[in-house]
Amino acid sequence: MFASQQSRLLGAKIMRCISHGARTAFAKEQRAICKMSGEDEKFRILVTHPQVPQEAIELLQRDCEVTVVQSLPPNRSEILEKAKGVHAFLWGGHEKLNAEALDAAGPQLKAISTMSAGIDYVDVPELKRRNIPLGHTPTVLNDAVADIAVGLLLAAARRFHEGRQKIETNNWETYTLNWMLGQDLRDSVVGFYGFGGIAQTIAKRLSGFDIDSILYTTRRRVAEEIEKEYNAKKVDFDTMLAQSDFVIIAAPLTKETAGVFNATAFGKMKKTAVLVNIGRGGVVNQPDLYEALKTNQIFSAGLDVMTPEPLPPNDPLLTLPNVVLVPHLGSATRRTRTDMGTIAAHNVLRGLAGEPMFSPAY
Ligand SMILES: O=CC(=O)O
Repeated sequence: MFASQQSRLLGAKIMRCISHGARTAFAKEQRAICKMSGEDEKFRILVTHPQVPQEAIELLQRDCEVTVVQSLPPNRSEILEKAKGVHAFLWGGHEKLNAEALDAAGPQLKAISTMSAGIDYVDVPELKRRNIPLGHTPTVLNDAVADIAVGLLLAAARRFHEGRQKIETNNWETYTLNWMLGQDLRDSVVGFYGFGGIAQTIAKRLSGFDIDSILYTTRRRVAEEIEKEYNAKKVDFDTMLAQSDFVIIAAPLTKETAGVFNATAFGKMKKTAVLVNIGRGGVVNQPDLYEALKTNQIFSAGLDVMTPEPLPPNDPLLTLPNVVLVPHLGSATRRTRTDMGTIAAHNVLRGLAGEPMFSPAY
């Protein structure tokens, strides 16, 4: 068996355990962790969001002293005030995690985990400079995000939003046969910008829709057996744009990916193409996307992420019939959020124990 396949199977097994309540498998690890070596004092942990799942908080509370921020939305002053003297953060929202927050805690801060896959709101160089390990929660949200991606893709391809508007405005045309025609997923070429775990989970779902093939653009080629499994081929960005019927953005926001989907990129896409973004809003130049949709340079878009978030209700995107928007709901299922919290808690506990985190960010 290939190493990558082995690690995927192991990952899946761990995720199944967590999802099915076998969290006790980790109990030994936690008990050992939360005593400060040679002292009676307990580690102190700040949970920075009041809605971090109770399961995660209970894990931390077994042997650590846990403070939970109470304000909703979490108030930065409360976070900074409660941070003083803690040994770890379970960073439960997308509030900026930077030098200010680290300074507010103090030099004893030993471990941090976010409860997210993306870490674009974290000042990673600053954490590295201070030798603070960072965990995050990728993988466990792949299924939920992939579901949203497929939903957006179908909704944008088959004009769900526009269809609803037609009903609301009494414009349902029963007399024409070529009204509200959409794009077929069957036999289509699907392009991915980023082809990591989430993208591959989307690809797995799409294979049930009888697509033709996948083109993907990434820095590094994925393993050959994954390419075979999904009939996927690595191509350069321009080829992916030009040949894909659907383009799915599944990449994180970094210096390299910021604004890559701009007017030039949209100009290279098919006029019938559908764009889906479940990565980060900043990967897309949003004014350029607005123009491309308004002028039918591309067919439609389905977005889970946008800029800014929350998107103001008077944003021009909301005036377009050919865009389907959902408010960053990718990982928003009870099971996924519980698993994310549980993994974040394990990251924190392992970081405090000086052990490698369950899912380290670097
Ligand atoms: O967008 C969601 C995440 O990064 O977890």
